[in-house]
Amino acid sequence: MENDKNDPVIRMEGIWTCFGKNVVHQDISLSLDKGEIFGLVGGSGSGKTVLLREMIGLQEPSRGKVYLFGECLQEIPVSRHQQLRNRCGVLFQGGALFSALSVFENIAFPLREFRVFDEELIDHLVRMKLTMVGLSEKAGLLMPSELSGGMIKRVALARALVMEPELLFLDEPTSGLDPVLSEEFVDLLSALHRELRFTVVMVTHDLDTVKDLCTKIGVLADRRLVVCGPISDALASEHPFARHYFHGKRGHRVFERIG
Ligand SMILES: Nc1ncnc2c1ncn2[C@@H]1O[C@H](COP(=O)(O)OP(=O)(O)OP(=O)(O)O)[C@@H](O)[C@H]1O
Repeated sequence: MENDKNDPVIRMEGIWTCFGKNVVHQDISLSLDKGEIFGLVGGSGSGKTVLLREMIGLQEPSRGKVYLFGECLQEIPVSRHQQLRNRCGVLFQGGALFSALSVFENIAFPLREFRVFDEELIDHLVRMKLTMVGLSEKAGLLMPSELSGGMIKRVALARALVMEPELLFLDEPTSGLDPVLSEEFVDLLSALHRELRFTVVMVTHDLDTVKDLCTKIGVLADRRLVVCGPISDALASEHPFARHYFHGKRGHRVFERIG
């Protein structure tokens, strides 16, 4: 297949995922264009994390095709997978900083892995990313144990962005943050997205994040993607999980102004 600038950033076609008799995904297809912010929601165990891992080639679906930046992961050599992954940033659940490394070294980690950047450039890039996520250069000297929850998320985001990814994966980016910090983090992501225009795939349970950030929502239920579209599609869905999720007490509060 020919790669083209206008290819979707991610395309999944007819994805089935089975672990023995446990069918997690049944015929899932989706397509994400450049610059979209895709929010994946679904109950616990519905297969959100597995789907994310399949998008980035860390897990092989049982059936179906995954296209990352227009290249079919099932048809290219595994060595090429790593090259495509280098164009992606990942923010793992809980931040997952290396506890023995300072903030500076945590952010520098992906750069050092590449072994092509000299110290001066690493210093420059790390300072730039610290500023970008709203932290002072001095924060670079701190150890993860000295950080608040909100700061941990910012450092993890700086690390995910340090290689200037085209595609950013966020697993529960606001989990563990109180509503104020959560809102600040969403505002930060939104500002960075406006500036850098990366594409985002995120798993989240936070309806405020979905409402404020996502341009497209995917709802995983009954092994299928029962919604894949703008928030209006999710709100209009008759699927019982979607109805419960978006029109329950919390959903009602968050979305009442959208209708
Ligand atoms: N390597 C594996 N081997 C066997 N089963 C697995 C494996 N990885 C995931 N599963 C199963 O796949 C299903 C989906 O798991 P997944 O972690 O993707 O769910 P999730 O939607 O991310 O859940 P949560 O919101 O609780 O994190 C679960 O039933 C899980 O037990």
